[in-house]
Amino acid sequence: MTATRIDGKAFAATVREKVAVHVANLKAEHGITPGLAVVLVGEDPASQVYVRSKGKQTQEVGMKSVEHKLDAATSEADLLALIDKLNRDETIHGILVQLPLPKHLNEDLVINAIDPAKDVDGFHISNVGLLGTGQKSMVPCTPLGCLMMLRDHHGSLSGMDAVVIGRSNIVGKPMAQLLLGDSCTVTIAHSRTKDLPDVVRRADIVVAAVGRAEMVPGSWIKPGATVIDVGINRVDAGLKDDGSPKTRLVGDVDFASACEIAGAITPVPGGVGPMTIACLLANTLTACCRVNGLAEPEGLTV
Ligand SMILES: NC(=O)C1=CN([C@@H]2O[C@H](COP(=O)(O)OP(=O)(O)OC[C@H]3O[C@@H](n4cnc5c(N)ncnc54)[C@H](OP(=O)(O)O)[C@@H]3O)[C@@H](O)[C@H]2O)C=CC1
Ligand SMILES: Nc1nc(=O)c2c([nH]1)NC[C@@H]1CN(c3ccc(C(=O)N[C@@H](CCC(=O)O)C(=O)O)cc3)C=[N+]21
Repeated sequence: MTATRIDGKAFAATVREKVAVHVANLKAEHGITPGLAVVLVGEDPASQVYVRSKGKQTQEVGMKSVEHKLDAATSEADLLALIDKLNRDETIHGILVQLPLPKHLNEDLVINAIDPAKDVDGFHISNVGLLGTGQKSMVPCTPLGCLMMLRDHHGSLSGMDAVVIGRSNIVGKPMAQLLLGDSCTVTIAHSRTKDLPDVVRRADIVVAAVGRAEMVPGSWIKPGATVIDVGINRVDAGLKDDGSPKTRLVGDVDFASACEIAGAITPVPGGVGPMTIACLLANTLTACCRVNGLAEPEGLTV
């Protein structure tokens, strides 16, 4: 059997089109332009991959895009002062601070300094608490994108067995909350999980968010299961014609062997990554509508 490919790139394009229509309406009817500020401290390579497409896509849907690139040695006080300024700026509806931050900065402190209404990553403790109690919140972009693809593929997820591999605050835990919210029976696996292959084999839905290249082979997958591969891993791919090293992106799942067993699977690249950015734009629009007391666009959040 060859698994259905869930095309995150194409899905993300439809999400961005919806966002663009709403942004145009906001401008025409209310004279409001949603604005997103991205703060990047230092030069983490994974964050740069993300920032590259983001600024361009923000402008393509008609929103204002602002980037603040700070030196790796920026003090906590200076970073907090910038966040305070963005919190007060009425032209900015979404604030994203790229993670990870350099070691000398306290991530929890910085994230919790963002106005929760502008926290388009959904990482502020008040948004985490709202999501965990089933209240309206800002939902983290990567898990939101994964949920949209799962709902699109399956319709209802009610009663399905879901395994999330990874328990980070930015992917694994919020993903598990969303699946629970959709009435899946959820297992969260991590580096101390015993018999991970057996745990994964029980799942109708597998979400892999580990950060280990091609760790999950097809032999772990229950036949017909849906596999969502969050991992973004850059691996060696030989040499270019000029002799310089070549790299390519792979997920946490061994795509070739998983394709033989799974019912459906997201590729890397072209799966979860593009959906994450599309959901960031959707969250910025949602935040802008909420702060202005306007109706929220349908189908762009949970
Ligand atoms: N496509 C996208 O939009 C995004 C992709 N990513 C990618 O997703 C991946 C995960 O990111 P993130 O959640 O931030 O990563 P973290 O490093 O924060 O978390 C990794 C998780 O994987 C678990 N883990 C590590 N080794 C194993 C193992 N051998 N078996 C089982 N579990 C293991 C860890 O367990 P423990 O807690 O016990 O240490 C941890 O919970 C990365 O590749 C990242 O680049 C991230 C964000 C967005
Ligand atoms: N505050 C914060 N929020 C985040 O959401 C966040 C973050 N920090 N730090 C870094 C990680 C990583 N991340 C990615 C998003 C999209 C792609 C993406 O679009 N990937 C393309 C490939 C891009 C390429 O080809 O290089 C794809 O998978 O098709 C990748 C990685 C968000 N993150």
